[in-house]
Amino acid sequence: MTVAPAPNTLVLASASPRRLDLLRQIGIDPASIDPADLDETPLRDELPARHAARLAAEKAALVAARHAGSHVLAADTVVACGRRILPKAETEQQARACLKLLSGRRHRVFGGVALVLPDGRTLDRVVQTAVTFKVLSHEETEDYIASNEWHGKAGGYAIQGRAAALIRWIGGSYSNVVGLPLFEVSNMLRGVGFVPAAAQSPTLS
Ligand SMILES: Cc1cn([C@H]2C[C@H](O)[C@@H](COP(=O)(O)OP(=O)(O)OP(=O)(O)O)O2)c(=O)[nH]c1=O
Repeated sequence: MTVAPAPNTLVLASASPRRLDLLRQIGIDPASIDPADLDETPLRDELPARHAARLAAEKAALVAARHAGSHVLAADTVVACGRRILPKAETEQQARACLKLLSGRRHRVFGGVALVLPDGRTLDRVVQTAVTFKVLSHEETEDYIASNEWHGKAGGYAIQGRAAALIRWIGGSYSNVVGLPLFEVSNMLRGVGFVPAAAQSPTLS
């Protein structure tokens, strides 16, 4: 016998501990976490916003197929300099190249969000944040590289960490840069009547 999921069951389709922390920050604790493993290589000529939207939708669809009847939330964070999509830095070389590109310039962070509803429909959003780095000296760049916090981060930096000391200005959602645009996610969930478990009225017996 299969047990039907509660109507307010939320599955977070993410391996990112930051996304979980961000959701919890607004009082939403997912019932389960089920990361989506997929190829995140941009398509040829794919624009950054489109890339973020596509990956969020693909992650959500993949995981929703394993959780019929639940809300499934997925996101993707893309750092872009103009039309150029920066990689998730895996090596010092990549991180250094990203910082060189970001130094003294304004770039954009696109946060794609996809929410699959229990009836199978999908809602999506792309949230954009502008970020300006100061001009980085050689020493600042190398200190940051030595910190290792760039590892696995889109664009090779983490605004929630030491990179905060290198960022002169930000326009738009801060949480979007960290990994999940909380205002927009909260509105999406509220709009479809999702009530966080803790906020539900106790059932009368
Ligand atoms: C720009 C920036 C990115 N990041 C992170 C957020 C994301 O985890 C990561 C971008 O990679 P994503 O592919 O968006 O996410 P992920 O692979 O970490 O997790 P999953 O796909 O399972 O949800 O970069 C920061 O933590 N801080 C920042 O300032």
